Amino acid sequence: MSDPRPVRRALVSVFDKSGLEDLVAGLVDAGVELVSTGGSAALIEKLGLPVTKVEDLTGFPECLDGRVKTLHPRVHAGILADTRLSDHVRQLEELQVAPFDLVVVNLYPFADTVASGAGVQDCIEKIDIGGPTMVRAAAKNHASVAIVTDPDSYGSVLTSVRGGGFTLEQRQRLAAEAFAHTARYDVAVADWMAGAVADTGDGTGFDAQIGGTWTREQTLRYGENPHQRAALYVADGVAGLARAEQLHGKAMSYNNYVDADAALRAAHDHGDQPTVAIIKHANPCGIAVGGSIEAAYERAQACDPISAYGGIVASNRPITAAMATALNDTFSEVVLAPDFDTDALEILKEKKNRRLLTVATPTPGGVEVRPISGGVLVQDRDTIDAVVEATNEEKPTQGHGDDPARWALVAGEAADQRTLADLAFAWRAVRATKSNAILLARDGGSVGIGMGQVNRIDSCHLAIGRAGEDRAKGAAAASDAFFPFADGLQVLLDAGVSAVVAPGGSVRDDEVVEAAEAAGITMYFTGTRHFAH
Ligand SMILES: NC(=O)c1ncn([C@@H]2O[C@H](COP(=O)(O)O)[C@@H](O)[C@H]2O)c1NC=O
Repeated sequence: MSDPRPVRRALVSVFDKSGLEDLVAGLVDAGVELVSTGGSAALIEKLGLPVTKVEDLTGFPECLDGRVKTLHPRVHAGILADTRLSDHVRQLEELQVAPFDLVVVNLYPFADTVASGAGVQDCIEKIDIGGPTMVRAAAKNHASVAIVTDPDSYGSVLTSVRGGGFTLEQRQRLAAEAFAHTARYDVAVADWMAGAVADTGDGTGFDAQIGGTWTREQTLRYGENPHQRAALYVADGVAGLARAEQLHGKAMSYNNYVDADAALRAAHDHGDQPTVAIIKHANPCGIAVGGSIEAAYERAQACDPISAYGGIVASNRPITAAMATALNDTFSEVVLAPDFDTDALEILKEKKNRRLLTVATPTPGGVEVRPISGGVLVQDRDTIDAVVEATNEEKPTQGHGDDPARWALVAGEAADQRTLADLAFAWRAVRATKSNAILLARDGGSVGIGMGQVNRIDSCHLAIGRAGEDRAKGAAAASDAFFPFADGLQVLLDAGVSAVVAPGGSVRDDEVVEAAEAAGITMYFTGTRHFAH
């Protein structure tokens, strides 16, 4: 650890003035000379403390509504002089500039201003220019200067100043934090500019360059496997699973987060209907809707109780005491919901380790980013249309959407209301399943799911096998993509499914439809696909 470098002169320019009074009082008490900008200097003067205004230092007034305050060589030479170098020290003497040892700056609240819905010009005025310039200058020159941007750290700043100053290691750490701070700031400005001011995507809908900054929230015990390190990072100002409140249980693991993310999406794909999804290895082992959340859970759990053991349970409704009691009958790793009734929480806390999380309803839309070797893929999130009541009226000849009213009836009789409701449910639920995906449903609940196979026939066999003979017979089936041949469909037909919904679009659609007609079942084409890789 290096010797501390004493603090004799500090430059203070802060938008957020919280904690400033104690900081400057402590600095003055420790014999530090203060130089400060308009509003900050006014507050220091009001406290009766000595301060030099920046404009008195520069001999140039703050002007243009604050756009120019500290952008002056007398300020920046004082920040950027490397006082280890005799030549820099000599030049400062010639120029009659005194060096700064400490710079305390926090920036105009750009992101908050954008989030408040302010107009373009107001947002532009909240792009801080002089602040980041000082922060970057001081961080570059951390050999001589300590840079502080976080009001929460003022207490430890005073401790260091009183203890003889900042060590090189402390200044290095502060500099790294400062550059991360300005990088985050610039990314926020660049992202906003690319959409609100200019179309840098040239009409493609994708910006010419994308940036992202995430802040480490916590390290995790390990990654997907114990030999992999892992951490959770959160995006600035974005709600979601990464910021979920954990009410109880062991720390979340990497795999818990992956599965919980899949569970969250699956549980919110069915509109206002009470829905429960149980996920293992990012795939559902049960999804169901119901007249109540308890009914939905019972059906979701009944789909595949063996696989549901140790699963992640997501509900789109607050967890009630009755559901909590049912949840306690089996082992689940995580339960996530928008809320938990007080008595439900008491019941669930009986299991010491099980994690309980409250998570806000995810906002649909936006893009998703997936890293690949040497780059990232960016795509619109797959959205599923709003739930509409299933109806048999006005069927188009070609399906084109998630809404059953827009499906094309390609084989058999139009489904009765109950079957159509099951087809609609199966279609929404199958998109929570990794491709190739086949999902069988009855009475608003999945009864057999085949997923993640490299051919669709195997997924069909899996779905039928998991459903069992009795449940497969008469079930409604959904396929996430078209049947390339009739063979996969035939597996479902042989098991006695009563109706099938699929996107259609194979060159062999005729053979597929023919097989459905020969079996006398109802078949709809949606015209849309929901692959999930
Ligand atoms: N333009 C400049 O020279 C300049 N220098 C400092 N600021 C910012 O002005 C704020 C402090 O202003 P005041 O002390 O007047 O309340 C800080 O957020 C600081 O980052 C500036 N403002 C914006 O760019």
